[in-house]
Amino acid sequence: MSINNNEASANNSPATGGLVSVSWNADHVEMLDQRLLPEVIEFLDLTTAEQVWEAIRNLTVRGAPAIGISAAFGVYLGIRGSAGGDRASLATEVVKIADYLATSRPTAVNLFWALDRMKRRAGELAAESGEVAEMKEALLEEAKQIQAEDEETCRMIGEHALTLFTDGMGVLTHCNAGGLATAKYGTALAPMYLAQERGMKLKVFADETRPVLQGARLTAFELQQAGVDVTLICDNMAGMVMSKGWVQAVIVGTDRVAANGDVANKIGTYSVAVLAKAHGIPVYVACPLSTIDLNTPTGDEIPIEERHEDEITQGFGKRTAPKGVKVFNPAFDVTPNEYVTAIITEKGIVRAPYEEGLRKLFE
Ligand SMILES: CSC[C@@H](O)[C@@H](O)C(=O)COP(=O)(O)O
Repeated sequence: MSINNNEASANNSPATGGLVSVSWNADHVEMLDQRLLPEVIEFLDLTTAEQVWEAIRNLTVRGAPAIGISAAFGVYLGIRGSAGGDRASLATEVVKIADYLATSRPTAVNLFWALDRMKRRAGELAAESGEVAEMKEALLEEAKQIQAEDEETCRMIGEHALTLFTDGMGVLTHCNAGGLATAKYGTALAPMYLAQERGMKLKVFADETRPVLQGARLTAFELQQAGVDVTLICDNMAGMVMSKGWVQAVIVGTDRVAANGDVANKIGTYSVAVLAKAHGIPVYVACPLSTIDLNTPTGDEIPIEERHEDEITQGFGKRTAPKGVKVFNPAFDVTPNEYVTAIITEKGIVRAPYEEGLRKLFE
């Protein structure tokens, strides 16, 4: 992988300070290395499916929609060099690469959604006549389309979410569900950017989000870049900030919503939701339809990724726990639906009973 600082990855949105996490640049994927933020802004050039797999696994790119977009480009990188054969054998190759990329991380359903979409498109294209090279190009277009749609989807989520907020409100968020985690705008942070564009003031509290600090390194960074009023707090300060009356709403993203409205999101979201309920504060979950998994009945069936103990014992290089201590490091937790006030999608706002409301979104 090589490093560059390509200005092609800038856009005009205040969201993320103009940085785009993942984009197609001429003949390769250009990916912002989120592990280095906020200190260093570096882009990696990815040219193989294996590099995309590794980038998803090691959190170079993270956040459910951004993972899906990356994987879609990864499929194209995996098949573009395949020589000979016909359209049907290329479609078989797509399935093989997609199944491989699906092993990179288990929880965010957007990964599987995007890979299924690439497989489906390959199946359609295989049924058509024409050059294999044209089919490859059409698969690249599909990946670009997934990215373009995500931008519009996030903007719509922001529009719906903004109807729940009023000027001067205090809003707490956990992890990073911002522009860096999506094509643009983010999900939970989208209303903050739209509010900013319209001169409406929100006071955002960003949990730092142990152990990988997505809240401190990414959310605080991108909101600050955009000029949004953001205050960083440690995760264990959320209750205190709520008890002071400074928070009128919690809004978070999610990696997977089960059919009954249970929500998997970054570890610590469940604690925030319980605290919010104790203080009578609504908890909003913002996500695209691609994060809703009607095939997973409840949160109990959502696979929860467990990550390496080093993230806790020596995160960012410094040892902060004794060698050999037992460690439990789940990357996500499940917030039961009774703690979720509403789920905000591009198609509108869904409230309990979720089973019915979520199903209707897909009709
Ligand atoms: C719009 S992103 C929603 C979620 O993916 C986000 O809140 C989250 O938990 C990300 O976890 P991460 O481990 O950083 O990929």
